[in-house]
Amino acid sequence: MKKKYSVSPRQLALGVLYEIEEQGAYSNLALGKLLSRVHLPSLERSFLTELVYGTVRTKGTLDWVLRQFVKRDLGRIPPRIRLILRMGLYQIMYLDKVPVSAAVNESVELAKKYGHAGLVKFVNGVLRNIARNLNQVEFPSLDEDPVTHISLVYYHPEWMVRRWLERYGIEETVALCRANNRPAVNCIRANTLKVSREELACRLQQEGIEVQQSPYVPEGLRIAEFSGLDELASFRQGLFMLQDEASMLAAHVLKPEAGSFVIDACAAPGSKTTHMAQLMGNRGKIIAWDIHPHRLKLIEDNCRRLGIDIVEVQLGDARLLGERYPGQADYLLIDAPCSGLGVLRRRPDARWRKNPEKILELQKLQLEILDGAANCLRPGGILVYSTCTLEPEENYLVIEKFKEKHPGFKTQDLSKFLPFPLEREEDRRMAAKGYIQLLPHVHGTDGFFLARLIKNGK
Ligand SMILES: C[S@@+](CC[C@H](N)C(=O)[O-])C[C@H]1O[C@@H](n2cnc3c(N)ncnc32)[C@H](O)[C@@H]1O
Repeated sequence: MKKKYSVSPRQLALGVLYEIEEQGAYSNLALGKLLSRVHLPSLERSFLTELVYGTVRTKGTLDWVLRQFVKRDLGRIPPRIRLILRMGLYQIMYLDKVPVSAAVNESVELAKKYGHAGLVKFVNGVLRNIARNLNQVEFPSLDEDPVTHISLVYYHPEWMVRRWLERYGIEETVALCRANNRPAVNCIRANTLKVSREELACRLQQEGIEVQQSPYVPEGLRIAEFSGLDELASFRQGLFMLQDEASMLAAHVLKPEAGSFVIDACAAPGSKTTHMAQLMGNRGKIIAWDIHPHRLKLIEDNCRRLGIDIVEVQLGDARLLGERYPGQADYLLIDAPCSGLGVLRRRPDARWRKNPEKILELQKLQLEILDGAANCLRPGGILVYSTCTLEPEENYLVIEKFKEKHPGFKTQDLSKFLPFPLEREEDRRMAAKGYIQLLPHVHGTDGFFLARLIKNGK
């Protein structure tokens, strides 16, 4: 039974922001946990969600504006007071429906709960001053300083903007940042072992969920409503799996035959493992490895729910797969740990947690996994490498380095394995070389990379 709450949405939002900022909680999990505990009317629920996600997403810009008005180092302001300032400023700058006076007064009321009289005065003074002078705040222009401009106007860390500007130019970088700020399309995969996509669509419509066919994958449905899906009977009966449509391409590009032996090197929570089992008609064998014990249970739960019994879950480091199963597998999927820069739209806090150094560390791990796992393939076996990032260091360049070291592996034209036509000449050229990079601002999916390789020999 959910509790009825007398606490205001702003105070609840402040609690969630504190968990995210000071305790490292993920925004979607912290907010989800709160929403499942408290009973709020739907308007208050959406206001709370807007306050949390909006304040988190725009925090770089909010802090930049605050720094124009606050003399002291923002890092030295007590955390809750700093968050009250950010959340108050978010309402002043971005929420037209909230009167400025309400944004300021409510922030002052919150400050009274968490700070002494001096801090209350400080919050009042800063927010009133900003509200009076906001029209004089000017971001550097796009022409004169594109990095800072894009970073502030579209809420991304400067290092990301810098990278993307070099690669894509101004127009595309802006489009990418905008796409990262829009809500993600939510998708599910019909479990074709139990139901067709059409039957599932009818079932969901009867359960009050709006659905649309995915243009990318034959078993994919785009759904309007996301929360509470796992409470549906159709979910409990294993008729579908939550999975982005770009990620559904991995199993199609690998295309494992029924009856074959497949190794999924980094498998948890099992979206792609279960999709492969589906494409194999639940015939053959899939070994699903993952290094994190608590995540293995997720694969088992998903297999059980979906009625899949060809998967054997094993705890292990993918770097050891080649030694464990030398020359044995027909297919190998390496859905590698990555920086996740292709899925920023899914979590507003994610962009602020990344750093450029991590990208090269991940490249090292990705190469080690490829190096250590590839030998489990038999001659003629197929390897698919995938990530949910856009960064060439973790994608194309990893595969180029891997091929240099393992000349027995060749990339293969993957266009005939894609269940949708490629519209852009650039994508067709890449696919012919064995790669595809999906982009949120171009394809409307998560950012996702795939490479298909064959191991020489019969
Ligand atoms: C991108 S996620 C996999 C998602 C999964 N393939 C799916 O579709 O549901 C990457 C996974 O790699 C695992 N991992 C990280 N390092 C690993 C390693 N050295 N060996 C095996 N698994 C690893 C992580 O625990 C994580 O579950």
